Amino acid sequence: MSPPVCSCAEQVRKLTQQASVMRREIKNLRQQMDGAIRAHKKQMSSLQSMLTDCKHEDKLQSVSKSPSEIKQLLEQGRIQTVPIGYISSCFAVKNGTPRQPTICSSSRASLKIEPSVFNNPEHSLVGLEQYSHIWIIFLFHKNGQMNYKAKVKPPRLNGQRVGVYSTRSPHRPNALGLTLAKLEGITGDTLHLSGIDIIAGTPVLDIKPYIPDYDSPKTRRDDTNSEYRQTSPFTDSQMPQVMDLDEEPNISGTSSEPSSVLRVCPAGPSDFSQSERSGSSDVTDVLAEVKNYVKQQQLFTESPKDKQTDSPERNSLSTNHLSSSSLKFGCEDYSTIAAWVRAPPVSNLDVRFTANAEKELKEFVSCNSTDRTKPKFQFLKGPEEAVAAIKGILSADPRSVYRRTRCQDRLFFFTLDTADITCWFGDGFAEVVRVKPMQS
Ligand SMILES: C[S@@+](CC[C@H](N)C(=O)[O-])C[C@H]1O[C@@H](n2cnc3c(N)ncnc32)[C@H](O)[C@@H]1O
Repeated sequence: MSPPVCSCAEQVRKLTQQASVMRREIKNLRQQMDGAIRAHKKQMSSLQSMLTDCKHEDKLQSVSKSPSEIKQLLEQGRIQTVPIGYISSCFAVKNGTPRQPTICSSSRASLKIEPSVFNNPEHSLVGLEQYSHIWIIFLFHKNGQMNYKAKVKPPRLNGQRVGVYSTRSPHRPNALGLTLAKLEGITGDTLHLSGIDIIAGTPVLDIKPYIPDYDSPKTRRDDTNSEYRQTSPFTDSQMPQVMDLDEEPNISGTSSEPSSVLRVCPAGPSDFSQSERSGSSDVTDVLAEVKNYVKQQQLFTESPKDKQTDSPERNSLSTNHLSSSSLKFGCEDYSTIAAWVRAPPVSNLDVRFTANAEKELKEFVSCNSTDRTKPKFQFLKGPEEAVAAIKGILSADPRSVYRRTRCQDRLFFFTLDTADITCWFGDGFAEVVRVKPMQS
């Protein structure tokens, strides 16, 4: 039996009513959701601005601190540092990064001054273009855990320990690094650098111009108008000669010298340096020159007052100083360095390329090239510069002492600019076997 027509119509009416109620509810829910999304977005943007404020607070030593608290923290040496920029460099990782900037002069980098530090970052660089080199003070941000020890084993000392402060080890309290880089140029807020030993992403805390007159004791001596020159007890012909720090020193570990200290001393006005230049090889001549040289060195140890008195005390004092300090050696204003830095027990390696590696490297094009079909360097100017950089890096033996002694036959991988490089080490040499575009 079919239901009565009126009850059907009733049902349709009820259903229509329910549908419209549901529609209204859906509309309400939608409105509520829209409201929630709007509120969420608002919350997000206020969180974001709080974050920006926090960064500002970092910069300003936190606004929550009073000026006197900030002053106190500064006096205690507990300031909060703010990176002035981050290095973009041709070294992506620590492996294969030169241990010092001089190892690889073509290693390039750039540093953009953060707009959060100065409103007009480029203003902070005005005048810096007049300098050829700058000091970069940075954080060894990839040290991993901040652990450090009082004694370390520099790779160039091949396992021997020395105090951390007599080395350039990255693992030190405060993890601060110091590099002297060549300033190639400045464009706006960006410095273009070369000769760096810093990996990409490194936070830079400060930069300063390199001023040889202030920063290099050797160069101060170069200045003929220097105070030293004016007050020197020497006559012009007795003035110590300036020695280029890149040259081999005249004296290394003589019997009167502590064996671990190598003095970079003036050659002196003796014939010694003269005939060395003229290439005399006669043994007696050489001995005479050595004697003469020693005499000159003694002369340098004497103050004018000393010269007048020839007491036994004077002689013994002089000898003591020769073995314990540079003061009486006549080099008091000259720099001295640890012997192992100049003549490390680890020797430099020959670097060679397999024919295949050479071919692969030649595929790369300069950072300025418009060729899109070939792998392109980001910093280097072409394969020649890359060869020089690779030779610099490998000849200094970039392996840790552990790798050098325990994993001699393992392949060594490193990245230079946009190239992944594979090499191996043999007795006295390193051979590059593969150069591939970096895997991104
Ligand atoms: C021996 S340190 C010397 C650095 C600087 N010239 C100095 O004397 O303070 C250079 C080495 O530090 C490592 N290095 C460079 N940048 C780094 C960073 N941001 N974090 C950790 N290690 C870094 C690389 O392995 C590089 O070979």
